[in-house]
Amino acid sequence: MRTAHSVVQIRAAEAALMATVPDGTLMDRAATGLATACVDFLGGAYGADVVIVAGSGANGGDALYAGARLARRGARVAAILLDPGKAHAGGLAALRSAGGHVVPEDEREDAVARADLVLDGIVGIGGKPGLRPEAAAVMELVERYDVPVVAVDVPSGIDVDTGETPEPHVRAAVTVTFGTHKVGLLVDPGASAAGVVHLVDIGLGPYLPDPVVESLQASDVAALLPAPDRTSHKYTRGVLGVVAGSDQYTGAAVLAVSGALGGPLGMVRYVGPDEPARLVRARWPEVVAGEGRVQAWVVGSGLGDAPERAEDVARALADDVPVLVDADGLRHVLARCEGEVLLTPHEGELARMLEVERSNVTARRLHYACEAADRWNATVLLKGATTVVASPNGRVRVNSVGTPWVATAGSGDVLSGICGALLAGGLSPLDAGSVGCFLHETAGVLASRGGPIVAEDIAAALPDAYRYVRAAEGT
Ligand SMILES: NC(=O)C1=CN([C@@H]2O[C@H](COP(=O)(O)OP(=O)(O)OC[C@H]3O[C@@H](n4cnc5c(N)ncnc54)[C@H](O)[C@@H]3O)[C@@H](O)[C@H]2O)[C@@H](O)CC1
Ligand SMILES: [K+]
Repeated sequence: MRTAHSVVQIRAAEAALMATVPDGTLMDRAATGLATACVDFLGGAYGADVVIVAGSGANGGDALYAGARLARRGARVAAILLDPGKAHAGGLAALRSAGGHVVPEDEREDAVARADLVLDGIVGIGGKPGLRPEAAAVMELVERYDVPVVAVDVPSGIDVDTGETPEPHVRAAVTVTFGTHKVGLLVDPGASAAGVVHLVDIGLGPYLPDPVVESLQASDVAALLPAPDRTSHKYTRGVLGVVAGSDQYTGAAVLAVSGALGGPLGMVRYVGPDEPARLVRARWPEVVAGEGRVQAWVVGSGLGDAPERAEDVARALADDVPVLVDADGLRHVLARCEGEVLLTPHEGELARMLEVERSNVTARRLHYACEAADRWNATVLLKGATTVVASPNGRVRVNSVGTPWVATAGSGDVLSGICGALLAGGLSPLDAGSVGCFLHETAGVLASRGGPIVAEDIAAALPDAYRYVRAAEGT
């Protein structure tokens, strides 16, 4: 499990740990891990040109100490000090004694233009979102000369606790973060600004409380996946009712069912108009058409906007089993939910539900997913490159696995099916949403292998995704 903590939690854990170790130990651990990650990124330090952009706090100190290590390994290291009078004294002395130097103000552009790597030590967890004009000017040079950035702890300028990026911020190829992940490294748009995140253990683990955000890894997913045993039969493995599709949108029915059949359940019942029912049965003779007892419902994909379909949603929600509501169904979820409910909007749908601009949801994904979970008393899975799954009790999971190729028509219908299958298999909405999303994205990666795919390919690869995560169990 990858876990992320808030700045307040991290500060408290650092204080507790620092009381047990000699002064400077944590910074030493941080700088050692940071320097190692830079050497890996560069493929060796010798002869490399490294520019450090250092602010006045300990984040700049980490960067300067790491710079000293790189200089001792043969890199040419130059530091741009944003506030020379307040630069971290110990870090600066270490850099100088290792042969590094400070870049005069009128030589900044030349230094950046030559650099193989820029270390962003502008601000860390002590920073306010945004960059001050001087830092922004240096980072504009870095972008102009297209120099890769390794961010120290966080890409400077992101909102560390939310992943929001309302102001200018650093865009990193790699972020080397210390002690634990920060929320803003897992939630977009901050996650995209962080690039590949590398965690350096500085010994905080025993002092950290429950995380604010979690991100399942393959072995976590494997541990949560339902699997049949020798006594299982189709009813004990779970029956999912799928209410999707219409005469206008027949494909949604076929795709939602295909996603469900790719999951670990016993049987699918399809409930809907004749034409999509005929297509579903023609494709999968094993699907039973018509009402009957189920362990969970998926309702919503491709229902269309006929007012009578509101009753389909209401009927599913009134049943005494977990319900997933997707797509067109979401407009009929008006009151606070009771029981186990998973809502799976994309940004546009969530914006409509909350009556805000879509761009607001894009900018504040964690905030609005949590707000909706609270307002509807339901688990809310907000789709996107990093999917956020927020439960009404405050637990949040983020999925970072995947490929942009899964952003294809009908992909969401398949997702609703696999998440529904997991609900029918007995998982909670939080587990079903986060495990389903992981399987869906993994299936996309396996099917795509770097090239275009259609939604059916994702569904067809779900059993392989299941096998892939089971193989990771215990690793
Ligand atoms: N506290 C600890 O035990 C450890 C801290 N470490 C490092 O220390 C960092 C936190 O250090 P600090 O608390 O000194 O704070 P930071 O270095 O994150 O930033 C605070 C400084 O930046 C200035 N500042 C704030 N917002 C700014 C902005 N938008 N633009 C420009 N300057 C801004 C402030 O005036 C302040 O001087 C962590 O991110 C991590 O890199 C690590 O060395 C590991 C151990
Ligand atoms: K930084």
